[in-house]
Amino acid sequence: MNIQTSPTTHTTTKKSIGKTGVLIVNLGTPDSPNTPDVRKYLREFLMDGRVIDISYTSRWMLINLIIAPFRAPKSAKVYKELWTEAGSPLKTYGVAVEEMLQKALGNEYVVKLAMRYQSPSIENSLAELQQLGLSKITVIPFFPQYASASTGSVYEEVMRVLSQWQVMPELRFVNRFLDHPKFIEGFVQAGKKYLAERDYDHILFSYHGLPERQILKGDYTGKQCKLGSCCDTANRHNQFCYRAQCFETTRLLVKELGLEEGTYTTAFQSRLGKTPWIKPYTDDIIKELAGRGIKSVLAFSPSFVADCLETTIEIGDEYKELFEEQGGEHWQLVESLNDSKIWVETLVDLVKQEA
Ligand SMILES: C=CC1=C(C)c2cc3[nH]c(cc4nc(cc5[nH]c(cc1n2)c(C)c5CCC(=O)O)C(CCC(=O)O)=C4C)c(C)c3C=C
Ligand SMILES: [Fe+2]
Ligand SMILES: [Fe+2]
Repeated sequence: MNIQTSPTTHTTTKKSIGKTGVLIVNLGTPDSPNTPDVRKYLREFLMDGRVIDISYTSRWMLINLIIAPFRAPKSAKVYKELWTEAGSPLKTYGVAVEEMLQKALGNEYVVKLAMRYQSPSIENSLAELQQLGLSKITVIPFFPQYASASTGSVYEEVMRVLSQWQVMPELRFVNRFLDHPKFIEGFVQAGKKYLAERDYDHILFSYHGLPERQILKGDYTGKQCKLGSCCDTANRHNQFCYRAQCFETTRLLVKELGLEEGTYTTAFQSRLGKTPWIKPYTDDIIKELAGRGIKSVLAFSPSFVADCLETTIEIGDEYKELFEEQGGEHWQLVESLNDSKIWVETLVDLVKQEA
């Protein structure tokens, strides 16, 4: 393993021993928007058996015969639209939050950013923490709702790396934080800015989707989740059902925003492949809303804590275009938490929660 050290790398000193490491982890993004880097990213991401949960051989064929040759160039085009001078927003917000959180937590903590796919890798960021002789490590996957494809995959990679360490420090994983009041307040504050500017006919809460079978596989009793109204209310039986967690996130946001029944919808975006994904699908809902004469929509994306391809391009551009094609007039995306103060405060609480 080749560990790259940067000038800001902490080194083991008497002062670092006994501190707590905080590993913040987001999904990952290509190193550049060029096709070879996008292909490399998609290969690593989609070869993860928690993301595409089919047999290794079928996954390998899908990635190498379809995704790498055909999807990668298409995705690269969209990544070029997303890219800023500073790079991919997912990564630049991650770097900003890493620095802000370090400042907010102070000297007793060492904060490191990692990406589940591509760079900085979990392996390299953990190796930097290992050298410090820390007492504890807290891992915070940047996914508000638990899913095997996101949070579960981060856990698996962290455990794989740590299993090779001689000394394993005390370890804590933050499993989900959709109901943290500051996380909710962050989206409420962002949304209220737009609601103060004008009236909206409808509010849409669009979450990243998942193949239905991934939800059903997580229901060990085989009896709880029917992917229908059973996900509408959160309870101890469906605490790990991603669909139920998304409806719960909507319920908490709706309460704080003071929205009335019938003025909002929860939906799921980013479908890939031909198998059924969790419903309702965001594009179907947009067509239905426009068909009902809805002219203006405010769209939240509360499964992402940083703006990325799925928010800026998919919701901000592609769904806007679809809505307007169907007769809609005004479409507005609410920005994600990004590098906001309230998001850093949320993270401080999540780190200190154990005390
Ligand atoms: C089977 C495919 C996919 C599953 C399952 C999946 C789950 C999942 N993803 C996120 C968060 C993000 N996904 C992003 C991009 C993205 N996702 C998939 C596929 C699956 N995701 C693809 C193919 C892509 C790449 C984009 C494309 O080519 O269309 C991103 C954005 C990354 C960026 O660089 O901006 C995020 C974030 C979650 C939280 C999740 C499970 C709940
Ligand atoms: Fe995704
Ligand atoms: Fe469910």
